[in-house]
Amino acid sequence: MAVPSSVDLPESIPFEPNDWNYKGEGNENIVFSYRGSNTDICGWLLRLSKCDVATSVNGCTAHRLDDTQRKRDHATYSTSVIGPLLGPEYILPQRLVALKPDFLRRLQVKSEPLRPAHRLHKQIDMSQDVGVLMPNAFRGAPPVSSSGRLRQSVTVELKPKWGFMPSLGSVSPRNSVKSRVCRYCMHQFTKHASQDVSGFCPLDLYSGDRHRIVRALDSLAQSPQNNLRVFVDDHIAIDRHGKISEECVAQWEALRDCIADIVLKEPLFSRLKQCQRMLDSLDIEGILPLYKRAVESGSLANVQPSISDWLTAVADFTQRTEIADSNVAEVTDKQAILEFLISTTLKDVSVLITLPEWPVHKTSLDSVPTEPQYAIAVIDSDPKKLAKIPNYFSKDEKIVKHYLKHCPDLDSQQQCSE
Ligand SMILES: O=P(O)(O)O[C@@H]1[C@@H](OP(=O)(O)O)[C@H](OP(=O)(O)O)[C@H](O)[C@H](OP(=O)(O)O)[C@H]1OP(=O)(O)O
Ligand SMILES: Nc1ncnc2c1ncn2[C@@H]1O[C@H](COP(=O)(O)OP(=O)(O)OP(=O)(O)O)[C@@H](O)[C@H]1O
Repeated sequence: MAVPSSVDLPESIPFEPNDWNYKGEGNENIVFSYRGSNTDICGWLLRLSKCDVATSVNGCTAHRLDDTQRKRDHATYSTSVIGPLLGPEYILPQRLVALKPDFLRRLQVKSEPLRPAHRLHKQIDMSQDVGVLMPNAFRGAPPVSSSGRLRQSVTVELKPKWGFMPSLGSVSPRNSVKSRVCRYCMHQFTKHASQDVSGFCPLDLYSGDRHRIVRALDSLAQSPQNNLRVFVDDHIAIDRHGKISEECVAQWEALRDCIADIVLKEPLFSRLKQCQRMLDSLDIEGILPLYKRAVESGSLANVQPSISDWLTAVADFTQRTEIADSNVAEVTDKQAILEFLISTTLKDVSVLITLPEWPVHKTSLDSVPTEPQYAIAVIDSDPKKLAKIPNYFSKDEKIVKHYLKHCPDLDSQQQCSE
């Protein structure tokens, strides 16, 4: 059956809660994978909005004008704003599907014991009447290999975060550390005690240098946090608390080498880094004054941009970057702010890489070098909220302050390099 486009009405598919397994969640959404027999949705998963437990009694979407429209716009944003920047091949299709309150309530009860403690201040938003179906990126691997062995697919989920440092010209002199130490490395000191700070530097992952990519992946395996997860079939093998155990080191090395080859080969990572940087050339320090001016003058209503605003912004950006001598100083406040928010989406996406089976180390006896088979997709490419701009500024200040408190002089600071 053809997948309906996102402009169609939400599909009406009978859902049975027992057919859905809790898969995972982030800050805003919770995801369930389908285990039933309806061939139309086999291999798909359901993404539902969450809201604060405290506000859930009366439902949280009540104040939203139209949750269906919002989710439809998010799907269009992923395909038509993020897709052209990163490449449409990385974006998964989305289908809107109608939901019943009883189905949501039963999923809530079923998932509760499986959810991580740090996510329990939020729950499924009981007032949403539309959910999003997406292909489960973990699917697609044939269960039996050519040798007849049963295969277990392996999925690596990377949240690569910021791939660049702002130029000295876009940050104030008191924050010049932002041009020497990357956002992730500094942020670690706000998020964790000094002894738990990760050795992972995203700039290594984005470097295009195999040695540095391997180093980045090894550091992630030592301190996965929410930046690395490994699933074997649908079961988690490494998550935020897990480190690679001694006996798994050899297995990890084979997987790591294969993922390093894919990171190196795919244009995705260099596009992510380039677009993050080009869409954020003013830094939040330059954006906050534009935001205040635009809101005060009324040139930017302080409401979430519409889908046509986003489409215009990405079209303007693309056109401008085709002209060699253009720069962001020539654009309107609104354009600069929307570009910054698109960059913020790109700094927060995750990348899923699925292999049909756990790779094995190549030996000199392997006569014909084989290309790894894999599927790759970008998830969580939703628009960010305009109203969060002042928060982004305060968070930036806080991150720099904490970092300088822990590492006050040059000798104690990291040297991140692009
Ligand atoms: O600001 P950051 O870099 O901490 O990013 C937030 C993420 O924190 P992280 O540092 O990756 O653990 C945060 O992730 P966690 O909840 O910490 O797993 C969210 O992704 C958040 O986005 P949103 O509010 O859900 O749209 C992210 O917020 P945005 O900055 O993308 O709005
Ligand atoms: N298409 C997919 N295929 C497989 N797994 C997925 C897919 N989409 C999401 N997931 C899983 O569900 C988890 C939560 O999804 P998602 O990242 O969309 O949540 P979020 O709340 O929007 O995240 P964030 O906290 O970054 O805003 C992911 O980390 C991933 O493990």
